[in-house]
Amino acid sequence: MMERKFMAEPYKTKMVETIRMTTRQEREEAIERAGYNTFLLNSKECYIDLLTDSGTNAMSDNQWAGMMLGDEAYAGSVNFFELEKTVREVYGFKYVVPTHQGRGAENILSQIAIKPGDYVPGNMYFTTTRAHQELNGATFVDVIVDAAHDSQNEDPFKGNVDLKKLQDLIDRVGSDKIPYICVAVTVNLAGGQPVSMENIRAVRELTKKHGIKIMFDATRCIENSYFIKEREEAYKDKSIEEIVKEMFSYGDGATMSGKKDCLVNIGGFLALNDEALFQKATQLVVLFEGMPSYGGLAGRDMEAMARGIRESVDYYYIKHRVEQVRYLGEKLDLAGVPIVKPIGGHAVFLDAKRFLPHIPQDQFPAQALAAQLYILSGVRSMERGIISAGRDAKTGNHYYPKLELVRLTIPRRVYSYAHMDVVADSVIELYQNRNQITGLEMIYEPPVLRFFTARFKPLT
Ligand SMILES: Cc1ncc(COP(=O)(O)O)c(C=O)c1O
Ligand SMILES: N[C@@H](Cc1ccc(O)cc1)C(=O)O
Repeated sequence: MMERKFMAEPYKTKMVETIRMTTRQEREEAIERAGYNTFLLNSKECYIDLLTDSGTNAMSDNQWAGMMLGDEAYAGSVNFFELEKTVREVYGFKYVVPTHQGRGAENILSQIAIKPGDYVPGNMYFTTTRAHQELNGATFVDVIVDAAHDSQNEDPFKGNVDLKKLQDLIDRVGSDKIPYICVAVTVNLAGGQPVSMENIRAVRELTKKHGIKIMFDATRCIENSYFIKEREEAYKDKSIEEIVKEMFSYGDGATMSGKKDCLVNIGGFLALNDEALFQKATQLVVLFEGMPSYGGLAGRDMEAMARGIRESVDYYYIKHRVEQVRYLGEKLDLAGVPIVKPIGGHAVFLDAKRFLPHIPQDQFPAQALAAQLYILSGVRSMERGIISAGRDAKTGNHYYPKLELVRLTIPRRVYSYAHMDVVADSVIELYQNRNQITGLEMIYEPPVLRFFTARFKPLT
């Protein structure tokens, strides 16, 4: 087949969902009603919905066919065994506890592995992951490489763990206070940046010496594997499946939000290798999710997830996915719009600090930018900056993250290159008129995970 810079879709359309068009006036009213928070818009008010790549995947005909084979027995569903077999074969973990989504697995892992006073290092925080760690009495410690906090640093593996930071933490608090390190592949909040195999191997060597476990956040592991194939010489001839397997062979377990790289709309799981930990997890799953053989999911959902996992390791699927994201990113970059580089696996991130240098961080530049993009074009994006970072529980002050970003997240197998053109043209137009954008004031702030429901009004 002809090689192209940006691969055309390796699928064709069999069913469509009509998108509703809106007027500027409707959008102005909608965003005001939503308190200038894109999370609070109704989906029917959005033209191109790039809020998230979570649960927004288009399933295949093969997955939908699997849905008809749902075994909805309360216990021992055949679809659970299929999921368990798939996770063992594709990812290589021994034990699988299904959960309703990723945070269900984070909840269980945090409860079984963390004691109050512990420290959990991670390659940058993720909102729900850190919230569960803190809820169980741990302190999260960011051990990602410094490059990750610099939107213009073009290091190919900005998700890597900084081994010195990890060693310093071990020296400072002692390894008995570190139950595990959470290694996210890829790193969502750094811009969808990957971790190299070399780095994962080095983290394994270091943690092994100190008896510290590695728990992956496997959410976007297929995207990570693609980047390893593309950027790490020794892996260029390996298959995606071989790379995923090797990556996870260095770990002790993983939490998975199936809503991303497992190509489903709902679902997740906790995977473990240690039998005793697995036993503890099954004791908790019955309390929070359901029987260990369904964990909050219908049989049909487990079947769709098992099939999605197998589809996701297809080279052409993931090549197209990453190239579609890159197509949008390169268009913006060529027009001079400040974005996080290199372009990540699931999204293009606008650098709001550089887009709107006239708005101070405590007037929420990324939130303001997301609201204005919506008003201009109906494109829904998400703030990933000071509001997402929340407050320091001890001092009550805002965290001031170095990265103040707007995320344009691309759902899998949903939008076309023409949609990407619309998004790029809208962002470029906004960039040309950026001086007219003003900051926001927060008028309602919930105590946890505030970005989901906080409300704002424009500063004039
Ligand atoms: C990196 C990462 N980890 C964990 C989660 C939590 O998963 P879920 O939304 O399925 O609860 C998400 C998304 O929310 C994520 O992006
Ligand atoms: N994990 C999903 C959904 C989500 C969004 C924001 C969050 O802070 C938490 C969850 C995402 O990254 O899009």
